Amino acid sequence: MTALPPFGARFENVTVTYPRSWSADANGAVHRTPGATALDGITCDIPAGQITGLLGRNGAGKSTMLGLLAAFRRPTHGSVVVGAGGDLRDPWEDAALTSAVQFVQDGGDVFADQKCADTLAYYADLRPEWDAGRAAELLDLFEIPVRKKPAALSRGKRSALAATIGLASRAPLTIFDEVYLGMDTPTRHAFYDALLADYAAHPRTIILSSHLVAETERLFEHVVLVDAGRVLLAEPADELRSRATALTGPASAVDRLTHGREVLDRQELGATAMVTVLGTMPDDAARAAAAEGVTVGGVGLESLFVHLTRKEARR
Ligand SMILES: Nc1ncnc2c1ncn2[C@@H]1O[C@H](COP(=O)(O)OP(=O)(O)OP(=O)(O)O)[C@@H](O)[C@H]1O
Repeated sequence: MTALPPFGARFENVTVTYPRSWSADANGAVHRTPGATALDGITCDIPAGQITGLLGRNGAGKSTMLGLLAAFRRPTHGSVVVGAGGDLRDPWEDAALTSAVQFVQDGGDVFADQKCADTLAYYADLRPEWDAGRAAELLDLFEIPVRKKPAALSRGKRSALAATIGLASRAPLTIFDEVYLGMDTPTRHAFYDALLADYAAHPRTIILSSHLVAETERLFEHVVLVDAGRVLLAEPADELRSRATALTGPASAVDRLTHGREVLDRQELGATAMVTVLGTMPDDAARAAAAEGVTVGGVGLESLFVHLTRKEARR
């Protein structure tokens, strides 16, 4: 089968409001869950053929956005479209589109009380580009006993099963919603490596939602940062990294050189300090800093993430 081209996606002025709900407990008491505006008029693009990091704090609206792309729900207002080659359409009840979108959540959508092999057979039927050989390699890598039921696996193994489904699906739009949460550190890194290798061999569009920014940022070519139901920015990861600068060297020199700048982070070890400031540093200033033993360099996305999504930054 010919591989479908990678999918792009667009959110246009999208609002999602969850209604209030009621439930009754064993004593017959009724509890009300208040409604919530999960997305508040967001507009952004997901570029085709790239790995996008969807970053945001707890409750920011990441899962809601991803559920819209997979047509698990519809927007209350606005439009969501996905598709290949500039032909973007509403995925709602469009089987041709939704069969090309694999949405993987932590723990996965699996048959909990049947053998893992049954869940894998289901996805093999559902996804036109399913790669059974790759699935077998990943099951081996993550040491998942396919004859067991997902309900009998540890949380980390269930996450690894979900990751396997996402990678083996080879879907033109593959979405991992914090799928790594239950994995231990070596397994998470094995997943990141497998994802990069798979993406290089079979280019497609991948979205990975995360709040483990330091650990996952090496994967991202594009970043969408959401906070409290709004998109704070959507831009290439390198552009975002260049929004801040880190100065490392003798503390007194670093403090003098960063005086008056907006400081995102400051760490000190003995007489050495590393200070991250917003903005870039002109070449002549960087040369002057070097003469004082201060190194000027780029920053990771984590300090920017913390800075841009801190409570005080909300207006
Ligand atoms: N089924 C629901 N009913 C009511 N409110 C909901 C529902 N699902 C999500 N919400 C609310 O919508 C907002 C966004 O939730 P969402 O799960 O999209 O955030 P998230 O960024 O994925 O969070 P996390 O990182 O904690 O998983 C939150 O305020 C949440 O409480």
